[in-house]
Amino acid sequence: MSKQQLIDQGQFLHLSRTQPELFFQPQTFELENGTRIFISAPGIITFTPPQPKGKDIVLSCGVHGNETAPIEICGDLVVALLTGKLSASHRVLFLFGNLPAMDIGERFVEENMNRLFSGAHSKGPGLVNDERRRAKALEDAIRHFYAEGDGLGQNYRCHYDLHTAIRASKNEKFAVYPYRHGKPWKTRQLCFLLACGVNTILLSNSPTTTFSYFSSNEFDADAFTVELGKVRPFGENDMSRFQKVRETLTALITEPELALPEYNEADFHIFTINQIINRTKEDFRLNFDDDTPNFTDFPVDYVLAEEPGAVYKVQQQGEAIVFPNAKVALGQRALLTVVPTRISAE
Ligand SMILES: O=C(O)CCC(=O)N[C@@H](CCC(=O)O)C(=O)O
Ligand SMILES: [Zn+2]
Repeated sequence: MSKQQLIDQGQFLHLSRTQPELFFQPQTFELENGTRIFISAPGIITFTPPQPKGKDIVLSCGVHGNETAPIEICGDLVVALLTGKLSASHRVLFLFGNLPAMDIGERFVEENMNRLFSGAHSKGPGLVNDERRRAKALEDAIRHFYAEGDGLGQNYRCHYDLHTAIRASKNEKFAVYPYRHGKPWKTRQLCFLLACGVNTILLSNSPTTTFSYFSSNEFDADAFTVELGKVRPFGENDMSRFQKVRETLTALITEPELALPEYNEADFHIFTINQIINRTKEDFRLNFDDDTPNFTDFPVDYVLAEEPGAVYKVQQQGEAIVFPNAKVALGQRALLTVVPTRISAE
């Protein structure tokens, strides 16, 4: 593969998956439109326009290997940028998270990568598997990207970590807003998400080891975990359901300034997390059907989950379930519950 072939066809994701050795050595080159490309590893590529307009944008996908729609969306954007069909106005870093898990069509190979950020990759047994090493490499890529942006006088950072959910969802597209340690929730960010077709927001109430919390907490980036629909195999996504997010991400990258409508509370469903229920025993059981969609609510005192020594019940009226998964590793989150809330506009 020559650089010219990569530029002509733009198949960075395909090559990263099929011939990763091509990118084991970092490489830089320039496109005809003056955009500088930096590839630091398979699945990690930065676009720097000749005169970046101020935003340092990180788009990540495939942190869970079977969440294919975001991978296809980001793959297409990279093709368009490499082939010159689109020109970036801002610096953009694309991260295709878990390439081996994509190949086997699974959420992960050995360990859930989205529990390994903010240094968790190196805790306990340390960097003992590919997911741990990759989580560290993704962190390093972001650290380097934002530090370089600082040197160029860039003044704004964001990171959208794109996912799809295991279950169907009453609210198809939703985003987790990482814990902000008391800083205000930004309504302009909610307007951006709405333009992507995301009208449901979960406000986190504690630090986590997710990718979006890492960028938010360590780099003050506007960062979100964005759930764009339900997990489907490659090629089986109805891409018409992603039109708004494709258009809005394209505009974010290519337009110097993004025009967004005013914040209107009535456009959103906003929830705050009420309970984080971890699986602590082998014998952990959820007390509702496997096809119960996210955001289904249950009556007060309804038993949501049980394990030896613990019963987890609904505590508040309107409390609903999100991300239930009885098969997570011991000690990890098996269920979130959320309750409706309001935020005041800035
Ligand atoms: O549908 C599910 O059960 C999981 C979908 C998913 O991968 N969600 C993320 C959310 C991360 C966050 O809370 O910010 C995850 O569980 O890693
Ligand atoms: Zn995911």
